Amino acid sequence: MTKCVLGIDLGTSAVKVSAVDRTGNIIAQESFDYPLSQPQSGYSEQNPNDWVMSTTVAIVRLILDDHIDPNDIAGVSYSGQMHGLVLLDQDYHVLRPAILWNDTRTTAEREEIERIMGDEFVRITGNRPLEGFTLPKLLWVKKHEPELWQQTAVFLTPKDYVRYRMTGQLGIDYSDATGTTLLDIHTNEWSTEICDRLGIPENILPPLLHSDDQTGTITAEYAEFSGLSQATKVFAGGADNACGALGAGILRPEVVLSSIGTSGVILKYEDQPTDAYHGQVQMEDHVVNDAYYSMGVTLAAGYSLSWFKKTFGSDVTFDQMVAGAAESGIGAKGLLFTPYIVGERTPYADANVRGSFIGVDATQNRGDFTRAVIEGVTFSFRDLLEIYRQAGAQFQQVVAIGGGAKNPLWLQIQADVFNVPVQKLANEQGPGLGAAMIAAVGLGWYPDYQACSDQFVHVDKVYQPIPANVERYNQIYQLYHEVYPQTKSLTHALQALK
Ligand SMILES: Nc1ncnc2c1ncn2[C@@H]1O[C@H](COP(=O)(O)OP(=O)(O)O)[C@@H](O)[C@H]1O
Ligand SMILES: O=C(CO)[C@@H](O)[C@H](O)COP(=O)(O)O
Repeated sequence: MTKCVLGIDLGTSAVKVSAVDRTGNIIAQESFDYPLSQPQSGYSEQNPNDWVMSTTVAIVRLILDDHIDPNDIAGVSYSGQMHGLVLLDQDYHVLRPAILWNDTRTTAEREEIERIMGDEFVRITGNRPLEGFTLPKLLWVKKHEPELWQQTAVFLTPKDYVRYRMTGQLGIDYSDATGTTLLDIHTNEWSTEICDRLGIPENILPPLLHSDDQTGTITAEYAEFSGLSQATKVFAGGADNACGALGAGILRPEVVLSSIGTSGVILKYEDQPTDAYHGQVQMEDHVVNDAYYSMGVTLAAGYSLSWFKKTFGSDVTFDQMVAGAAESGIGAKGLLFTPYIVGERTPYADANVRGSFIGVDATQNRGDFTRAVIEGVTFSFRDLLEIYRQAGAQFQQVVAIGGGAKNPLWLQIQADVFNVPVQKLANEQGPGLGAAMIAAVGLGWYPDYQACSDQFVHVDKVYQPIPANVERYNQIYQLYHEVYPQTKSLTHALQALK
């Protein structure tokens, strides 16, 4: 009879559901993949029903295969991929595939927001308008699919849709609401000014929730479908990066988060929204009430490696492929990769740039290319860290999470490229653990997130920078930094010729 909570991490590649006991031990874990659809270059969509089905399969497996008693599941909460647009009609049926955070079809809408609102938009939301956010996606549907727009009763972000299907209640938490760029980050209310000036009807905005607000219990229908108990309490949850930060114990500004999921993120806790970074990074509400975070985002971090594996290494596992990279050496025998394979967000807000391999040589093999991909993604993280360093931030530690943090080689490369010690957590399920912590605090198991973090979050190992490697990577990083300005117009022209 071990009471537990479920942390549901709705990622871009898969959903991972973790059953966590009161002391923070993960007692069981299940995951289930779903596809990403790219009907055109720059488009990125998923079927919201796939999220619900996959989440349900993972929960059923926890109950049937891992023998978690549904009556012991005291609470459930969520971590979700951010910014994705789910449109619902008046019967709350899904109107079209969800348009995801890494979909860059909305350059014209981004420009329209800039033209109409100028700096006022940054002042209200804390963010420059970027293709990936929810607001430009709404404007795109309004312009390109007017018949669906007419039928839209409400929109949700991804994890809010899964929660709606489990509880029958609509809502969005503040950390995902800032990610829509329709929220005034200073008042934490939907911005009437943005809605009025850009023609978004306020009645399609979902109700706002705190992450640890209880949003009902499991419906009878979903209980029958999944095996969960109707008595299980459901808490709102938060954006995956906010939950990842919570699950990694990022509750103060001196420790920075590095997350290698499908996207890549360097994230810093902020007490207040700040313009210290001149709009170069995103500013978001944390899942912790009255706290904030800033982050820079590499669009294709783990995605660069999974694209490379799918295209050139479908015969090997991730571990086998990364073993090839270990046999290469620092600098991948003169090969440099830039990870702009779906465009980029930070530091270059450029939907049309594309990636490159520079320095291809007949002596290189697949291991060298894998190494170049891993190093290139890590250099893009270094670009993000440099934004913070230029604003005067100094970090004693980087905490690494995400699928990419499973690998010791990549963790050491992070330490060497950043020249900062990199911590690997005892459990690298950052966002899922954060979601479980929200449920634990929501249930009153802990008085606050710090107390919960003290119990739940533990460092497993610290990777120290190796001075000789740091020096070599510093030299290569200088060259990496030249690739964007020197290839930008070439890749733009190639895009136009496609
Ligand atoms: N063994 C591994 N070594 C290195 N990277 C890995 C490994 N397994 C998965 N990955 C990377 O992790 C990424 C998925 O990370 P994850 O945090 O699960 O993402 P998401 O939350 O976006 O679904 C993949 O894109 C892949 O590149
Ligand atoms: O767009 C962002 C953050 O602004 C992404 O970080 C998404 O939140 C997706 O996250 P992962 O699936 O890569 O964890």
